[in-house]
Amino acid sequence: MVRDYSAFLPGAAPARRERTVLERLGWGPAFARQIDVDALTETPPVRVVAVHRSGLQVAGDGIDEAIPPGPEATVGDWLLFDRVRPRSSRVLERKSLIKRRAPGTGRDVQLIAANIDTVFVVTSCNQDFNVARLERYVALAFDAGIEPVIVLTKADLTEDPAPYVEEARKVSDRMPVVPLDARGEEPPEALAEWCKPGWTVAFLGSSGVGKSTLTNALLGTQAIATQGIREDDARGQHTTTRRELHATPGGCLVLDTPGMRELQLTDAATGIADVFEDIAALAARCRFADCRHETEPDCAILAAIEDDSLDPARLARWRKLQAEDAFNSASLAERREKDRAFGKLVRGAMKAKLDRKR
Ligand SMILES: Nc1nc2c(ncn2[C@@H]2O[C@H](COP(=O)(O)OP(=O)(O)OP(=O)(O)O)[C@@H](O)[C@H]2O)c(=O)[nH]1
Ligand SMILES: [Zn+2]
Repeated sequence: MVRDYSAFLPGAAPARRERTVLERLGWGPAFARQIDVDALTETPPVRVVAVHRSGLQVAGDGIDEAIPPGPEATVGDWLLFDRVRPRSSRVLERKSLIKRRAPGTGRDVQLIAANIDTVFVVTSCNQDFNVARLERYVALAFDAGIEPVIVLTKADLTEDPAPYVEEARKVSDRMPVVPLDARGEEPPEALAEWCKPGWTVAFLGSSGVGKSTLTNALLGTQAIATQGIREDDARGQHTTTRRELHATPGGCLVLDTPGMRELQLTDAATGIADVFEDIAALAARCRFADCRHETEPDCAILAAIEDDSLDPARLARWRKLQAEDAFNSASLAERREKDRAFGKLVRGAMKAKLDRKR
């Protein structure tokens, strides 16, 4: 008999072992290092796998329970489950967090999803394609601490997806771009690199771009109703309030949440700076540290526009995202004041533009 010693040799892959229940739910060292052995038995880790109006659904090793709302947790979170007082379960520190400003006029921040490893920013190779929106979503992912990947669906509906891919790449050179047909066989293969066992992924993008279609393709089911199907829905019910993690056959977890659809930026200054690294690098070379890149002398940004190395439209989008972020991050009173100031700024800019045209 020839024995295979390869597993003992340096650099050999560790022998494959069965993954534990927790690992299958996405558990890993980032969470394990936050707790000691005693806590592990007293308050076993559970993951929030769904959020309903009535509370949280949590799952762990031999645990599958609904707990009432209480802990400041969202789907994807890991909790140390307190069986006696579930509301007191501790939320473990997150790897990433997606949040947004709650609808309405308040300043409340709504937690959308936690511990997502990859966000697929989805748009289509058609009129939905919009660079400003891509920049917003990518900024949001960067800010949440998540690796973004741009997915361009409906590549089958265009003669040549290359121009779309090229435009999307300009958003940031820190993120891959994948064109595909969301229906059928292609997605699991094309997205395999980011759909690893124990990895948690989510799709972000506007309505109709193919998020549900992609989710179904990864799950290998038709579990999520797509628009085509919903249109025939006799009850006319379009929206669901589900926010759930689903496991793919390969062991990747896919988050399905309508809350990810239209997101405003709030407190996302870091993410915006990450997307617009090129502009930040230029700004660092302006003569004045507080340069507003409007009329100041020795402004590197104005110079870059002058010599065509910076697209003025990109600069305008950067300004707009920054303004949106600052506005949403402010309190209501601050916001009213900013609203007035912003109106003035816009009017001033319009006037300056008109003056230049004269
Ligand atoms: N030809 C083609 N059709 C697609 C593709 N992706 C999605 N579709 C179709 O586009 C429609 C919308 O897809 P959905 O998956 O429901 O889109 P969604 O992003 O989940 O939409 P919301 O649930 O409203 O947010 C469906 O009829 C899909 O079959 C694609 O890559 N190619
Ligand atoms: Zn400047």
